Amino acid sequence: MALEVKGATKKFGGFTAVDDLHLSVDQGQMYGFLGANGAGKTTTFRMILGLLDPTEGEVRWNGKSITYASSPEIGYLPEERGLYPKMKVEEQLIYLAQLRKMPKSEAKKQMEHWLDRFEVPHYATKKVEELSKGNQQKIQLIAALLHNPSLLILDEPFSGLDPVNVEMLKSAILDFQKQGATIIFSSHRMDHVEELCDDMSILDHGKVVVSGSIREVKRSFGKQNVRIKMDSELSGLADVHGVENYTATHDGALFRISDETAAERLLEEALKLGKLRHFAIEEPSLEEIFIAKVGKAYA
Ligand SMILES: Nc1ncnc2c1ncn2[C@@H]1O[C@H](COP(=O)(O)OP(=O)(O)OP(=O)(O)O)[C@@H](O)[C@H]1O
Repeated sequence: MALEVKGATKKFGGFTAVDDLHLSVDQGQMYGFLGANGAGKTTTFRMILGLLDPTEGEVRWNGKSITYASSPEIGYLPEERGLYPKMKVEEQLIYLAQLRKMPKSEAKKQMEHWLDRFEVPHYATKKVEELSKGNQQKIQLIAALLHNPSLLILDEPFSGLDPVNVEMLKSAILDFQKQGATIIFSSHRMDHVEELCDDMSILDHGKVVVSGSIREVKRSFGKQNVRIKMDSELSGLADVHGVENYTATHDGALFRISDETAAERLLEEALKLGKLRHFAIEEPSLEEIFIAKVGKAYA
């Protein structure tokens, strides 16, 4: 097991920011950390990195605590971005990689590779403060992975990016995982976690409310959705036995059902209403699971 968090709790005075958190991430896995603002994601990352001491519990990376001496192995994209605004992009990227024990010539080579990959080679000689927020974010990600860490911790890596840049960073992060890195990232966006991760935790007020493999979490949730596309009025189908929730869509309706027999009943009733264009049983989204477990809409 590459990363293990065992019963980590962090209290600030009388306030418990993270409460008895357990997680384990195998080498080479991508792990997602979901939660609303203030749920405790950043605090957890800081405990993993050794920047904050847990009040209780422990964190192990390949059997040891993470300390300053581990920094060549660790990459961190902090939530509050930590680049020097007045320093040139290339100077600080090379400087940061050298701090993590990468030789200068190798750091320069890697930097050029990543600046090209993120389509910003022309920013190498610019000061960070001259870059847009999205481009600063790319530089911050390069700073986190340039020295080729085996554990990469990314706090909200996609925030503030347009959709094209989100895709660019996602594909880079996936490739970095394929090279064998263990990656943990936090997000407010459940769809990003669903797309990238095998395993995840949802935090709410410092506590894990759901965790495990996404496939398992969805299976154990037990509920499914039925999507129907047809032109007839479908609201009457909300009364079919086993339908828990009905949502009209632009081309039909979506039904949350308690079990698969309800899908059969829905199909039977829908066919009586007219011409059916589409009928599908879909698995629940993480967002639905979150709302069901935590009991509120998720921003
Ligand atoms: N140094 C601190 N002193 C006191 N309280 C703190 C401190 N750091 C964090 N907290 C509190 O702990 C809770 C968890 O904060 P944290 O930053 O870990 O949440 P988060 O899930 O990362 O939120 P966000 O998505 O907004 O970044 C919050 O209520 C926050 O106010």
